[in-house]
Amino acid sequence: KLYEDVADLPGLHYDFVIVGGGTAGNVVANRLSENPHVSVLVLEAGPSNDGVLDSEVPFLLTEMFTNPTYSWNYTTTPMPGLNGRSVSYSRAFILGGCSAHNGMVYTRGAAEDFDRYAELSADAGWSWNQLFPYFLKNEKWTAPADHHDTRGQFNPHVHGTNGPIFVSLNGFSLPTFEQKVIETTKELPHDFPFNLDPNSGKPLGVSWAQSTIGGGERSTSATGYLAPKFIQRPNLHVLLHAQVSKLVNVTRKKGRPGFGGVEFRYGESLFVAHAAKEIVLSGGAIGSPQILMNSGIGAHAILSALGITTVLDLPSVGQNASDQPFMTTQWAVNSTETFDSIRQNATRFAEGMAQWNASRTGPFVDSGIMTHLGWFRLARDSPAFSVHPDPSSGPDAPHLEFSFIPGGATPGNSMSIGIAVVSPVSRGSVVINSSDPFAPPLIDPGYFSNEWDFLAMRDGISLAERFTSAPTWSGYVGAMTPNLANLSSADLETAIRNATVSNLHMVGTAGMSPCGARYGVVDPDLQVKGAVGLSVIDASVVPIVPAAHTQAVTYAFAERGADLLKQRWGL
Ligand SMILES: Cc1cc2nc3c(=O)[nH]c(=O)nc-3n(C[C@H](O)[C@H](O)[C@H](O)COP(=O)(O)OP(=O)(O)OC[C@H]3O[C@@H](n4cnc5c(N)ncnc54)[C@H](O)[C@@H]3O)c2cc1C
Repeated sequence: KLYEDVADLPGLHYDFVIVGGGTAGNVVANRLSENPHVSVLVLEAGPSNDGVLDSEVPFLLTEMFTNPTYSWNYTTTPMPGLNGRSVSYSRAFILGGCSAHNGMVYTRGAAEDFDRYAELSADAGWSWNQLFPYFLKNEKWTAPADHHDTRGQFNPHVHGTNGPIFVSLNGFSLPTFEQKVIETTKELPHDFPFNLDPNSGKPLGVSWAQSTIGGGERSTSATGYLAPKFIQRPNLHVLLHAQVSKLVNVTRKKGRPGFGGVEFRYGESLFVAHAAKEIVLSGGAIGSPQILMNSGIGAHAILSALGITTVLDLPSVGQNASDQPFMTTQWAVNSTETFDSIRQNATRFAEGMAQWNASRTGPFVDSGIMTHLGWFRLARDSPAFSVHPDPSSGPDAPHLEFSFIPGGATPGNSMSIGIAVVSPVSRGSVVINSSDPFAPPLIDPGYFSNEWDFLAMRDGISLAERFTSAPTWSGYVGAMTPNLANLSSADLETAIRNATVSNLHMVGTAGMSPCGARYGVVDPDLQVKGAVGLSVIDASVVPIVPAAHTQAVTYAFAERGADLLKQRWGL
């Protein structure tokens, strides 16, 4: 049951308390409460997703991104690699977490990313082959909203059909642009080969985009894992507007700390919820390390400087933040068949909205942020490799991601290629800066703190220019805006550092490492090292960012994480 008011909760004693009703938290809540004999409480700081149109309608994604009501409204620390700029660091403040306000892009990463996780954690359970069933368990492959012929646009053999999260191809076509992208894969197949399905474990090449959308609506951990048939379970309670500050009532079992309760703020009052079996932190890559540190779990030096008593000295908490820098290249186009024609025209925008309302068809059924994605490796002789060895997880894993967008960010008709460095070397951190548990932490993604990442981005711009140089774009593509092509090397460097923003895919701030390792935050079973009755299940446990967007990975980690919990408790 969903509770808006703490006063309506029947009590504050449960078997499991899950902190954060986000992408991962709702998966864990659903799977644990499959067993009617266990009781589960989810504490979510944000409001309900129900009836939030900006979240439901895929095309309203820009409105969702910029709506402060559904965001924690974080900003990063100034980053030297970005010419001292701070950038906004969006995190969802709504039931469903980032799955309810993200770009809906559905990508899993390279098989080698997961085999590296298995190696880093010394647990084969995190390898591609063993995690693959969990990707399928999460997914319900669905026909696109326009029911077009999808043959040759994806590989049905690598998709799930029974999971709670809808995944589909775009359901509104911009045929001229789409044909030109596909034509480029034929004209320049060496650089831009076509790949039938990037979610097979081998993502390299150009593929049709897949999104967490079904029937023209966004699919989220809240709409899927807390759907009416699940949320009505009597043993599953979700409390909204409940912001957790820290874990309290420290107990010791054979010297190992455990926590008798989870303190949270509802309105102006503080409450404590109790977990008889286990507390699960699912606050995300920012929220979970923050709660750990507030609770005295972290680097002793940082905690003692803030006057917080160290309960468990775990220096890796909040460190090793691994995230992808992103920038957009843009060209004017000689066409009105772009998303700009809808976004910049109030009449067409209103028509699109009305069509979505009437029939869940038309341009509003898609995010409007890409038709295709491309995943590429740097050239072997790239200058990047002279400053750092190849950081990718293997030869079939990409260094760069391109999103191909029939639209731009300025008035007029444009096309854009979004470029992300998806195998970054740089690492950052999330660290608390106050003894006030509700104060925002310092978020430093560390973009371009290693030169390799900057050089990879620079190569990405050349590669994007090469893409638009294919014959098919002749007469269609006009000037690059801003024109990065003729800049001096110094000016290009300034332009890149000034234009780079976050791809919002942070992981690693509560990273897993082998049992017994003196670094890392959680063991491969996702229990906090050295603690009892406490685990972390969300994106923060993934030790290195996959060469992918991170929601599918988070879902798969959460599905396996829930299984590990159930095994531990014999459920
Ligand atoms: C704007 C944006 C766009 C993105 N686009 C894509 C995309 O297109 N495709 C993709 O694959 N990935 C995308 N991502 C990344 C992806 O969505 C996330 O990596 C993933 O959803 C993280 O899941 P999580 O469970 O770790 O955290 P979240 O989904 O963030 O869940 C954490 C939850 O915990 C709650 N919480 C945090 N702290 C507290 C507290 N103290 N007390 C109570 N509750 C708390 C939060 O409100 C939130 O609901 C995007 C992310 C953002 C922000």
